[in-house]
Amino acid sequence: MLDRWLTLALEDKGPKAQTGALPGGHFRLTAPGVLKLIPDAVGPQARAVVLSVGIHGNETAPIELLGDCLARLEAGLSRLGAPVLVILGNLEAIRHGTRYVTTNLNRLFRRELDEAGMEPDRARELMSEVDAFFARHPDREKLHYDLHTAIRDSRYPRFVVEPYGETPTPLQQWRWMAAADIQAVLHQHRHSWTFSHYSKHYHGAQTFTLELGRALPFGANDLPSLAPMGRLLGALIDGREPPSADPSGMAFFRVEHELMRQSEAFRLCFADDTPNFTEFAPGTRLAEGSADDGFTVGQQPLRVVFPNANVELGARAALLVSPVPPPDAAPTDSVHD
Ligand SMILES: O=C(O)CCC(=O)N[C@@H](CCC(=O)O)C(=O)O
Ligand SMILES: [Zn+2]
Repeated sequence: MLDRWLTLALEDKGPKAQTGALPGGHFRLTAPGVLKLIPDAVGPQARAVVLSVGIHGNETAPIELLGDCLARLEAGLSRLGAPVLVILGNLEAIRHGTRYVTTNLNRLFRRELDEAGMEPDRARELMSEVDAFFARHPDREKLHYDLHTAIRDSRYPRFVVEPYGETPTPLQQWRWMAAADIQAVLHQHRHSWTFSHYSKHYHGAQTFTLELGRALPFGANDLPSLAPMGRLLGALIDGREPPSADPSGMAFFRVEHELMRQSEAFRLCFADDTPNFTEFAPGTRLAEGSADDGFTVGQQPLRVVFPNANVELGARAALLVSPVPPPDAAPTDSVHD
C-alpha cells in the first residue's frame, strides 16, 4: 500500500482518508500527499519527525529515497518507532515535472500569507498539518528535514541549508549529517520563509533544507549515493538513535549576501552551469541589472550558491557565501551521542 502511496497521490487516485497497519503501528492518509505514521509504542529517544519531499516538483531523488524507506517499513525490514509526518509537497508541479506551477512554494511558509492560488493554498494546508503534528507531540524533540535536489552541479554534491534562527543547532545534528555523507553546511543569515524555516521559526524544531545531488527525472537518480541518508531517515522512522560520525570533515559556510532580481534586465555575469560553491575573486562582476541589482565582489572572495537569473521579480537569484569555522562542540553537545 505505502509503496503505491506516492504514485496514487500523484495520479490523484489515492483515497482521501485511509488507514492501515504497519509493523510497529499504523498509517493514516489524511489529505492529498499527507501521510501520518503512528507507532504503537514510542521509544524514549524517538523524535517527532516531519519528512517533506517534492516541495519543488522536478526534484525527484528525495521522493524515490523516501519511497524506499516506506517500502522497507511496509515489508517488515524496519519497525515504526516514532511519530512521523510525511509530506509530498507540490503535487501539481510533480505531475508536470516542473519546479512550480504558478509561484515558488518554498517562499510561502509564513503565517501572514494572504496570496490566493494553488501554491499559497497548499502552503496554508501544509503549515496547518505541521502545526497539528507538532501540537500532538509537545514533549518530544522536533525535527523537520525538507529534502531537495539542486538545479546545478556542486563542489559539495550533498549539502544542507540551516535556516536562520536564534537557537544553535545541537552538535548531534552535524554528527548525523556527517554519517549521512553530507559534505557541507550553509547557515542562512536571515528569515527566508522556506518550509524548513517555518518549522524552526514557529515550532523551535531542528530543521534543514537538504540538497541531495542534482534535480533529475524519476529513474535517472543516483540513489546509491543516498544510501547513508536513507539510513539516517530509516533510524528516525524506527525511533532508533541515528548513526553518528565526526563532522570535522564537513565544510561550513555562512550567507554574506543575497542577489535579488529587481529588473527584467537582470542577468548573472557567469556561465549558467557554474557549480554551487564556486569562488569568485574580489572585483569580479557577478550580476547586472537596470534597477540597482548589479553586484561586484568586494574585498573578500565569495562563493555562489543557487544561482538562477530566471526567478520572479523580487526573488532571490543567488546566495553569496563564505567559509566559517565549524560550530563549537562544547555548549550544545548532545546527551544522545
Ligand atoms: O539549485 C537551486 O538553484 C535551487 C535548489 C533549491 O530548491 N533550494 C532551496 C533552498 C532553500 C533554502 O534556502 O533553505 C530553495 O531554493 O527553495
Ligand atoms: Zn528544491
